[in-house]
Amino acid sequence: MEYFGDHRFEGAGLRCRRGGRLVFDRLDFALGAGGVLILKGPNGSGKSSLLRVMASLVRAEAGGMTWDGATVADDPAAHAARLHYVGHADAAKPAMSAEELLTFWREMRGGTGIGVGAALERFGISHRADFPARYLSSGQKRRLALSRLLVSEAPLWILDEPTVGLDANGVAALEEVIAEHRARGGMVVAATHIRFETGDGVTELDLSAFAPGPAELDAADALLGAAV
Ligand SMILES: Nc1ncnc2c1ncn2[C@@H]1O[C@H](COP(=O)(O)OP(=O)(O)OP(=O)(O)O)[C@@H](O)[C@H]1O
Repeated sequence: MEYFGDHRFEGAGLRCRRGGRLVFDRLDFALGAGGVLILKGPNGSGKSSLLRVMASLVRAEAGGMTWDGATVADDPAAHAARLHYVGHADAAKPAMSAEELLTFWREMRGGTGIGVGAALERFGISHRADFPARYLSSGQKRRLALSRLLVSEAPLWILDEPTVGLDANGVAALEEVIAEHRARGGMVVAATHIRFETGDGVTELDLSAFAPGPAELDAADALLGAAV
């Protein structure tokens, strides 16, 4: 497996509004090759929202992100191609088998990663390869979703609570896969309770530090009102 390169992913001054309410403001982050950024913060503090902003699934109201210094918003297709986003939603089409779903995903993403059988094997679900996805257990569905990380190459992995529903073996498989990804210069941003050794490229970002204060909320709401 080749080295991804010495990339850098950064965000500055990010502000996010969901359902009309400010969730975070003035948020900066920086991630280098092999780096891990762990998002912390209480329920509702905006961890999922930030992950979706990073994946360009939600637009930031202010601020911007760069990849190797180039503005991410200038080339959305390039950004989509360099990342994998694994969120909460179970996107599995019920009637298709695990193998069919993963094959579809692999082909859609250019087929640059390891084979479908090998990926299912890494996550311990190759014995369920022919099974319609609707009959997989929640932990098996999660393992299938994570197998997508391996069937196409992308230096940036954005993972929203990836260990929910996984047993100890599943968590160990994910930890191994992440370690290999990092060794190749891959980056990971995750909202997770997995314990990473801090230092050595692992940083934590506490979303509660970027919660807008009451004055900022009023000012931002007034601005929004003026703009409507
Ligand atoms: N699609 C949406 N529409 C409106 N509001 C939303 C939407 N998604 C999230 N929110 C709101 O944005 C805020 C941040 O939610 P988010 O899911 O990002 O937090 P979180 O830190 O990931 O929470 P948790 O730890 O509970 O998963 C919450 O107040 C939530 O109600």
